[in-house]
Amino acid sequence: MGTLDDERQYVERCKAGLRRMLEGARDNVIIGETVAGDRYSAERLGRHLKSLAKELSEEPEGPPFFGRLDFGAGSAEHRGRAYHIGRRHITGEHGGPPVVIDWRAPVSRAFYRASARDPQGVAVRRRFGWSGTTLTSFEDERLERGEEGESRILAAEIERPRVGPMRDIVATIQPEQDDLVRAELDTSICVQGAPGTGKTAVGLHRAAYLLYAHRQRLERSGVLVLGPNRAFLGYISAVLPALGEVDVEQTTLERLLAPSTVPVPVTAADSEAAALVKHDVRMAGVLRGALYRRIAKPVEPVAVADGSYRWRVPEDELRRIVDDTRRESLPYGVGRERVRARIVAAIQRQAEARGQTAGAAWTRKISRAVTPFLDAVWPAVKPEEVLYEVLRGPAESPGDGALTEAEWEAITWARPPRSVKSAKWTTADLVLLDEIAALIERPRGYGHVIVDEAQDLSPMECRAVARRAEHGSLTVLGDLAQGTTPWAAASWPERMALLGKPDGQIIALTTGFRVPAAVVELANTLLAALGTQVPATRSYRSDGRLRVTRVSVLEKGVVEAAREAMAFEGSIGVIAADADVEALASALRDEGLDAGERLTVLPASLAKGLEYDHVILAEPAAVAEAERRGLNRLYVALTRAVSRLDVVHSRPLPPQLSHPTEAA
Ligand SMILES: Nc1ncnc2c1ncn2[C@@H]1O[C@H](COP(=O)(O)OP(=O)(O)OP(=O)(O)O)[C@@H](O)[C@H]1O
Repeated sequence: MGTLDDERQYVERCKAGLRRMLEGARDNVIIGETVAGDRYSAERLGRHLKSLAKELSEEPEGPPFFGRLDFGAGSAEHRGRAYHIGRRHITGEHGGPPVVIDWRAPVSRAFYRASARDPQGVAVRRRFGWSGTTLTSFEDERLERGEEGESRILAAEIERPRVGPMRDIVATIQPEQDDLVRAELDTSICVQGAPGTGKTAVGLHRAAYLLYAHRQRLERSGVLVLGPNRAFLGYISAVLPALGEVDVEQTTLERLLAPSTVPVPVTAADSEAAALVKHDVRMAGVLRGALYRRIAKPVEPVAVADGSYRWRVPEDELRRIVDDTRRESLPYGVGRERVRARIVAAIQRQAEARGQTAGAAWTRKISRAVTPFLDAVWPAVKPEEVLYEVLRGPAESPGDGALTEAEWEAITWARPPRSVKSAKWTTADLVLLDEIAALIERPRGYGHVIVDEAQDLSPMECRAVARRAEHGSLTVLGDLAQGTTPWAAASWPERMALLGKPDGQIIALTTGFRVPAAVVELANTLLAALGTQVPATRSYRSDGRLRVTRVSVLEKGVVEAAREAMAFEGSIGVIAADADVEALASALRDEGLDAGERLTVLPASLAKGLEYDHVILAEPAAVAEAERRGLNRLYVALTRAVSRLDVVHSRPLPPQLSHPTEAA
C-alpha cells in the first residue's frame, strides 16, 4: 500500500514523467515544423504542439496527484491495480502505463463516487495532503471493509481561508457535483443551488470534463462560458487554465453580443420602464414584424438588358417567387439570395429555350442586374436600421398589437436621432440588435454553453443564448433567490423553455461549501420575504463567525471592523450599497486601510458570484432600499463570506432580516 516515503518517491517519478513529456513536446515542435504537409496543417500542428510545450513548461509546479485508488477483488476490470489521480495525465516510463491518470478519465470516477455502501471495486481510497509542492500526509478509507469517514483533508480544503481568485476543486468534488460535471454532452441541465453550493465550480469543471471526453467535437464547435460581469470573469478566469483548458471562451453576454451588433460601445441607458419592455419576449414578434415589413409586393416585371435582348420575368411569377421564399422561413438574408437565384434561374430557362448557353460569367452578370429589383422588394438591411425604425415609434397604428400604447411610449425615443449613425444604443438594444441580426443571418453556435447566474437573464437574453446553443447543449446555473434584475426568473422550467431546452433536467445542489452555518441561518431569514421557492440547504461548515454590530457612525464602524479583520489571514471584502462605496473607501484610505491585495471595497451590485474570507457588510438597510429587488441583493451580499461576516449598521436592520440581537 505504500508509506509516505514511498509516495514521496512516487512524486519524483511523476516529476521525471513531466520532464519527459516536456522534452517530447519540444522535440515534436521541431518535427512538426519540418514535416510540413500543406502549410495550413503544418501551422495548425505546430501551434498545437507549441501550446502543449508552452503549457507544460509554464504550468505552475503543483502537486502532481491528489488521490489514489487501489482496486480490490470486487473489481473485474482493475483488480489488484493502483492508480494515482491528478489534474493531468502523466505518461509512464518506456511507453508503460501512465504514472498519473487524469481526473476526468472513466476510472477516476470511482474516486468521487465510491462509498462504503457502494465501493465500486475500490479497496482503498487515499487522499493526499500537500503543503505547496511537498507531500505531507495521506488518509485512507478502506471502502471494501466498510470504512468511510469525514475526511480531514477534505474539510481543510473547504475551510481554507480564501485569497485571490477562484481555484479548482478537482481534489474534492462531491458525489452530487460529480453527477453534474460528468452529465452527458447531449443533455442540457439546469442547476438550482443556494449560495456557495458550488454551481460555478461545477460549471467550470463540466467544461473541462466535456472537453476531455469529447475533445474533437468540441474543439470544432467550441465551448462558451457566460458570466454576469467582468469582476466575476476575472475571479473565475484562472480555473480552466489551471485544469489545462485554455481554449474556452469566457465572457459576458454584453461583450459577446456587442461586436456582432454595433461596433461602438453602449453609450445610452434605458429607463426601467423601457428596459422592461425591451427585455420582454413580445419584442421578438415586434422585431420580426418590423424586419419582414420591408419585403414589398412586386409591382412591375423584372427587365434585364442582355446585349440587344431584354429578358423579362413577369410580375405574377415574381410574386410567386417572393411568396414561396417567404413561406420557407429562411433567415432574411438567405431569403434575399434565394429570390435572386430563382429570378436568375427563370431568366436562364428563357435563355436556354432560345438556344443560348448560360456560362458562369453570364450568370454573374444577370445576378448583378437583378439587384435593383431585389432592393425594391427584398432589400438588404442592417439590424440597426430595423431597430432605428422601431424605436422611432410606430408609424400610424401602434404596430401589430403586440405592445400596448404605453409600452410603445416607453421604448420610443423622446428625441429620435437624426440618422442610424447618430443613434446611441443601450445594453437592452444590443439584445434587440442581436435578435434582428439572427433573423437576417443565423449566428455562430457552440457545442456547449455554460451560463452562470442565469436567474438574471431576461427572456430576450435567453433567446440570444438559445440561438448559440441551438445545435449544442446547455449548462444553466443559478439561484432563484439571488435574482436581482427586474425580469429575474421565477421558475426554471419557464426559463429552460426560453433557453430552447424545455426538456433540460432541473437539479438542485443542497450542500453549501462557502457560507458558515450561522451566516446561512441569518441569510435564510430573508428567504420568506423573497417570495421564491428554493430547496433548503445545509452548510458543510459549522465553523465561521457572524457578528452584528450597531454603531453610531457607519464609516467609523466599518473602519474599526476592517482594522480587526486585518488580524486574520485571507481576503476582506467590504460590501455596501453602491451609493455608499465612495465614502467608505475614502474613510478606509484615510485610516491607512487602503484597498489593495487583501481588502476590496465593492458595491453590492458587483458582489454576485464572488467570495471573500471576511466580509464586512455595511448598512444592510441601504442595500435593501437601493433598488426594487434590494432584498434579493441583500441576500447575495450576506452570502459572500467564507469564514467571518461582520454586519455593521447605524440604522435599524431591514425588518425582513431577523437577528436575535435586534429582536432583543
Ligand atoms: N467540492 C468542493 N470542494 C471544495 N470546495 C468547494 C467544493 N464545492 C464548492 N467549493 C467551494 O465553495 C465556494 C463556493 O462555490 P461556488 O462559487 O462555485 O458556488 P456558487 O453556488 O456558484 O455560489 P453563488 O450562488 O454564491 O455564486 C468556492 O470557494 C468553491 O471553491
